[in-house]
Amino acid sequence: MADNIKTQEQHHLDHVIDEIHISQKDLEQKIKATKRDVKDINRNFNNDVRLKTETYSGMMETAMSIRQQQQMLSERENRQEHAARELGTLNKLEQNPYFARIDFREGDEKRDETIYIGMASFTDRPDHYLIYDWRAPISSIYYNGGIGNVSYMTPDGEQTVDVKLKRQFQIENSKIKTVFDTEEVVGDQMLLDALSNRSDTKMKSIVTTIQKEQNQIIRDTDSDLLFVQGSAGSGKTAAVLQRVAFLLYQYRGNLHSGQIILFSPNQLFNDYINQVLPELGEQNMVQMTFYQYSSHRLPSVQVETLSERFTEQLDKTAQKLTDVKGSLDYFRAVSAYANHLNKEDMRFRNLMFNGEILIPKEKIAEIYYGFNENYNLRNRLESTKEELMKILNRKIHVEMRKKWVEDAVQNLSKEEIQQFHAEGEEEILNADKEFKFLARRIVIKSFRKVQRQISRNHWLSINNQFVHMLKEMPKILNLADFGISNELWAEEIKATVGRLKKGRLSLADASSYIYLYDLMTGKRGDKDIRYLFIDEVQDYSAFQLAFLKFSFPRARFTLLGDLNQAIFTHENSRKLLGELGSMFPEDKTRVVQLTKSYRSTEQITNFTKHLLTNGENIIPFNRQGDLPHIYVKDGVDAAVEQVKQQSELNLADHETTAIIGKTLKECQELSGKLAELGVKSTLIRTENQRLVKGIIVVPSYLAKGLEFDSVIMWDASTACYPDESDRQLVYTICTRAMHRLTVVAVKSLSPIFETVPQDEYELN
Ligand SMILES: Nc1ncnc2c1ncn2[C@@H]1O[C@H](COP(=O)(O)OP(=O)(O)OP(=O)(O)O)[C@@H](O)[C@H]1O
Repeated sequence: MADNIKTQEQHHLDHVIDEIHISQKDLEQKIKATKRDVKDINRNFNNDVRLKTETYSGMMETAMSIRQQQQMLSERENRQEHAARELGTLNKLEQNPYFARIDFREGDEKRDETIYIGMASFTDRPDHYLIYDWRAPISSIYYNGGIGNVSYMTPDGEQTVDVKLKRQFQIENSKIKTVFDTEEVVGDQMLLDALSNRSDTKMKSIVTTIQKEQNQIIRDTDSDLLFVQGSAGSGKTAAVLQRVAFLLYQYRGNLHSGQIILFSPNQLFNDYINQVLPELGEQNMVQMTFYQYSSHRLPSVQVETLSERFTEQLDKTAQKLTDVKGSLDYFRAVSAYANHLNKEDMRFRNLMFNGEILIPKEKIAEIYYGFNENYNLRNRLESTKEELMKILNRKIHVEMRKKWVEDAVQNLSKEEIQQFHAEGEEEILNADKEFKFLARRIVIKSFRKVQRQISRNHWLSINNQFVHMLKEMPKILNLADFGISNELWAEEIKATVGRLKKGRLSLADASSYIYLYDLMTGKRGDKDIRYLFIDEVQDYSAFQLAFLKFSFPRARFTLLGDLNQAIFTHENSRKLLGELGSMFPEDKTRVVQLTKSYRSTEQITNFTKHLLTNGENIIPFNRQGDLPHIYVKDGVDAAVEQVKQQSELNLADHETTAIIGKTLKECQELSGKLAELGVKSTLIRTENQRLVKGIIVVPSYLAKGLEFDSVIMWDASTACYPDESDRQLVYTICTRAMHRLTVVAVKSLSPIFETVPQDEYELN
């Protein structure tokens, strides 16, 4: 690039930075002035306002001036907060104001327009943009095309402009480091630079190099269901985080981060991605795992954890049971079952008081089914509650006459009597009335527990209902379609009841349990959530997705998945897309396929691609590195020695190395052996830990969604991965590597690797 261009651009940059400095000073002044204001308001208030509380008008006057003062203060605080936020943005822009320039001509205009694009907008006077936010409609032309006609969406529809110049910058500390013009969409060189960087324990934003297909995902505002199917490392997570930032910008004022929820594969992943949005100047959305959501909804039940779920090896029969419970048919069956409860079969519990039945369940049933057939479950529940409260009130009189109440009145202390009077504000006339008053108070107080039980639906029996539903299931659903006999189902019910008695539920059962309870109690879901994202959707069952749709009825869904990485649902995940289709209107559903893989070098992507039997759709990004190495060692000690040498080599290259084992057990054993050899490593046992630099040892199910400079797969032997069922898991493990992949096996290599051509790795 000619030096004079760089000089001219530096000149422009200096001008922008000067303007930023002026705005910074303005804002600092504003903040100072507001702070002074706040002080003055407080001082004046203390001096001027005397608390006049003796007369009614005096009290009113005092209340008015307090209110006025509060209003003034909160208005100043808002102003101060706003200014501080703006200043924060400018402080970020000051070092690195923009990353691109576009010159274009719009329609019949006579002159070209020039815009600069950066992390946030900046104007030096109203409507005079020195920098455009990357999320502004016009900025799309940077991501959507090269030179020539490029279209982008505006609030008024699609527009096309003629792009004359596309210039990219690398700016550091207010100085232009490099500037280059490109004719491509987003220059490969810039992307290559970005991808060649070392990994970190935190994910970074990709704003400067968003690819065209990713831009479509980020800016989609039409779909109710956006399904992104992309190979490992194709930037699904990256794109979706930029999408959250885009939505918050696009709908600012109407959408806040608390209305967006992301379901992620594990907690470690939450920690890994939690810097991206703050880096983009936005707040993080709500993040949780499905397990956390279920546990939160079922505080008194122990839901099966990620690690338990993974370690439990499902045999074919167990898999069939998990499949049926995860199916959309099962979801519909639970809905149908709940529907029939409107007519019969609702299970009730006696309402007890002092060890005796106060309102028998038969009576509750009579009330519940006494309402006419137009009632739905929700109305039935509410009306029954009302009726039960009335019955409870009527029982006060009966209870007051009982011996225990008489004793209780006699045993009241002076303080307790005073307390009752203070609450009841009753004037006492004679001893008889006093007794009745106190007896009534005592009964009301002791009925409070029953009152709570009525309002919290304790008179319903969710456990019995759930078991009844399981027993009814063969009548509603044709279990034979899932290869399940009635005997097998009966055994499964027994096992589930056994678990339930111990206060435990499998994740699949937990979903249907909560769903049934929500239907029984007429819960309508959380309407506040407007956008719901699910990462690694291939590990969800159709049931869980339908349940989430029910639980967040106003949310638009963005689902990210790689059917090749289904480590829980296996081949069933392929059906998922079809099943999803039936949950959302077709014209509001969009499926986007990402085929280019950015994370790994070309050599690693070619290798991992062949681990899949249908991986032909994966296109590696042209970034070069070494071929993956496979080591097969005779014994465990020799293999551990190999891991030691490789980790040390990786570390010497300043790389973070993840040693990924299948389960926690393998990882624990290896990490112990490494410690004996004097190798310092961090074992990630649970998802509540943090990622650290250096050597980490992590079980496969916690490595989902993460990436590392180097990956050592341990132990890739036939003993550990004997058959096809682990193919997707092996793929997931190997695709975590960005720059270097080493596979170490004891005795013999798993047959899964036989599909990889021999010239794609080095065997030692
Ligand atoms: N447009 C881009 N510019 C720069 N880096 C990118 C781009 N797209 C993706 N990347 C990088 O590629 C890597 C993989 O992206 P990401 O983790 O989002 O992929 P993924 O599809 O979620 O992968 P997986 O399914 O394997 O977890 C990340 O380091 C990400 O920053």
